[in-house]
Amino acid sequence: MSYGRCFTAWRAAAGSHWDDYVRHRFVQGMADGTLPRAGFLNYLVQDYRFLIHFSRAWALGIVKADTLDEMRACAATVDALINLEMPLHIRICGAEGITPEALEAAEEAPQNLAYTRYVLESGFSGDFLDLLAALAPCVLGYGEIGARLAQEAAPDTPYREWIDTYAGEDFQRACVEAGALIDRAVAARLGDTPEALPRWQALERRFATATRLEVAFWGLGVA
Ligand SMILES: Cc1ncc(CN)c(N)n1
Repeated sequence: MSYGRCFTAWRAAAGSHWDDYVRHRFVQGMADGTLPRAGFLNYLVQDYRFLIHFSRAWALGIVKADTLDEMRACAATVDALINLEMPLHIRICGAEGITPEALEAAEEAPQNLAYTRYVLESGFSGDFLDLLAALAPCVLGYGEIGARLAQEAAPDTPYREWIDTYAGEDFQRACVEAGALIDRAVAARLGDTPEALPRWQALERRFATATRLEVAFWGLGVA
């Protein structure tokens, strides 16, 4: 599955940080089923809060967009976050006795604060491209992880529902559309050879920083 030209280039520029993210011990633990449940739940509670801020950040994309097409694409991602991903968290946590009220009341961990506020700040002080570069590792990284784990995970891993959500058709379509949005937005603002511009390196750096913050976020679930 290809998530577009910019993602492919930014991912390569992130170097070893990308593998640290998508092949993290937490991810491998979900694949082979050895990830301790308590760590997974701690991650999931934090991730619920994370998704609230990420929905806000994609909504900020609507504010920063230049065209109706860009606004629609951002709105579709907000919809996927709120109506596809967050119900997964509510379902799994509910089955473990963690109520929606407890999810709402959870105190944000420093890793969560750092990542979500970095992305929001990228959008507040930067433009649409700054925001998209900071948002990209989140959606596209989980798409890549889901697709790989669907092939490689142990058949009896207790994390199958999580894997199926991110490997599933709806999430994968959201990834392809987000990747296409990034390519269109970059081409509209920076032209057909953006790699030659100084601005490109700033976008690569932003993508790499968000990738490092993803690595730190997995740490919420492993000792
Ligand atoms: C930390 C994190 N990064 C990415 C995703 C996928 N939207 C997520 N749910 N949580």
